[in-house]
Amino acid sequence: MTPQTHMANDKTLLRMEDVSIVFSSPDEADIEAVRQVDFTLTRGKTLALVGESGCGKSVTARTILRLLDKNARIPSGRILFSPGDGETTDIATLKPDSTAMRSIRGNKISMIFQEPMSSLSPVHTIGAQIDEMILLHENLDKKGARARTIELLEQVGVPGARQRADAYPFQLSGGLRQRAMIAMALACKPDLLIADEPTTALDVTTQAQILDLLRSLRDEFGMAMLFITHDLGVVAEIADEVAVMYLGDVVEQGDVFEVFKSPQHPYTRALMSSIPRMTRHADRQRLNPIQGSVPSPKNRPSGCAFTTRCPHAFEPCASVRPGPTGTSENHWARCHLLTDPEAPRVDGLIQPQVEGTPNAYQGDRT
Ligand SMILES: Nc1ncnc2c1ncn2[C@@H]1O[C@H](COP(=O)(O)OP(=O)(O)OP(=O)(O)O)[C@@H](O)[C@H]1O
Repeated sequence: MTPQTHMANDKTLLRMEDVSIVFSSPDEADIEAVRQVDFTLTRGKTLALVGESGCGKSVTARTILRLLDKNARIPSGRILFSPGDGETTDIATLKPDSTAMRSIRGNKISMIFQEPMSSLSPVHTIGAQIDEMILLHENLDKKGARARTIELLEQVGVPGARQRADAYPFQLSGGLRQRAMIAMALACKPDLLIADEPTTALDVTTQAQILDLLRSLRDEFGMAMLFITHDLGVVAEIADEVAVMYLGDVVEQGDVFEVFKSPQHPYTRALMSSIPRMTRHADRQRLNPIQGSVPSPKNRPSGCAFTTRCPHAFEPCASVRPGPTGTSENHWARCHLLTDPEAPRVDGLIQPQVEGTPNAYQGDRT
C-alpha cells in the first residue's frame, strides 16, 4: 500500500488526498505545518494519528472541520467527504463559515477533546446542552428531546442518567464529564467522530473505560473514527490503522498489527522503544528516549524530516525527501533505507535485496 493506492469503496467515508496546510505570518516566511497527508477513513474503523507534540496531528484533524486559525490555508490536496447521500464534497474547497461547512460540522462530523469544558458550557446543565443539540438535529419536542438525552447518557454509561442530566459540568467527575461530552458529540448521529487526545487527562482506569466505550459506540453507530494521540499504548487499544506523523509528514502508515509487529521507519521504531514494557527485565529497564527534539517546521530539512535525529541517516537523507514505499499490502513508510541498495543494513527492515537479506516488498514500490 502507498498513499496513491488508496481505493474508494462503499465503506469509504473520507479521503484526504495529498493535503498540505500552510500558516502565513505578516513578518515571517510561510510555515508548512502539514505536507501531503494522504489517508482514508472507513465506516466502522478507527485510524489513529500518532506522533510527538507539534507534529501536525491536531492541525490535520481540525482541517477536516475547517476549524483552523485565520492565517491557515490549504494550498494543495482534496478532502473528499462521502456521507452516503450519493454526493461527494471536497471540504478543502468550502469556506470555513459557509452554510455547507456548517451543516457538515456538528452534524455529520463531531469532535471531542482532551478537555470537556472546551465543548460544555459551565453555566448550563448537561441535560439542557444535549437537549439543545438534539432539538437542532431531530424533529422532536422538548419532552422527546429529554427522553433521547437520557437514553444517550445511559448509552455512554452515566449512572443515574435521569438525575445527572440536571447536573452542571462542575458537579461531575472528569470521567463523567468526558462521557457527557461524548453523548453531546453523538447527539447528531455523526458519520465521523474525531477524538483529539480524549483520554490524556484521565487516570488509567477511566481511560480504559472511555476507550472501551468509544470502541463499542463506533461499532453501534457504524461511524468512522479519527483518533489523535501521542500514546502508542492507546493506539494498540483503539485503532485498526495507524499513521505516524513527524514534523508535518506521515512517515509510516498501515494496519496497526503490521506496523507494531514490523515498524519500518526509524522514527516509529524510536517511538516504540521509548515506551515502557511490563516484560522488560528489572535490571534492563532503561528506556531509550529519542535524542533531541522535533525541530520547528521553519527549519525542516529539505530531505527526510527525521534526518537530524535519525541514527541511520546516510547520504541522500538530508537533501532528498523519500517517497512512500510499500512494505506489504497494508503498510508503507517514507525512508531511503527501504529503497537505496547502498543504505546501511538495519535489523528488521525490509530493505532492497543484497545477499542474505530479504527483499523489499515489490507489489507497490514507488
Ligand atoms: N495559527 C498558527 N500559526 C502558525 N503555526 C501554527 C498555527 N497553528 C499551529 N501551528 C503549527 O503547526 C504545527 C503543528 O501543530 P499541531 O497542534 O497540529 O501539533 P500536534 O501534533 O497536534 O501537537 P500536540 O500534541 O501538542 O497538540 C506546530 O508547529 C504549530 O506551531
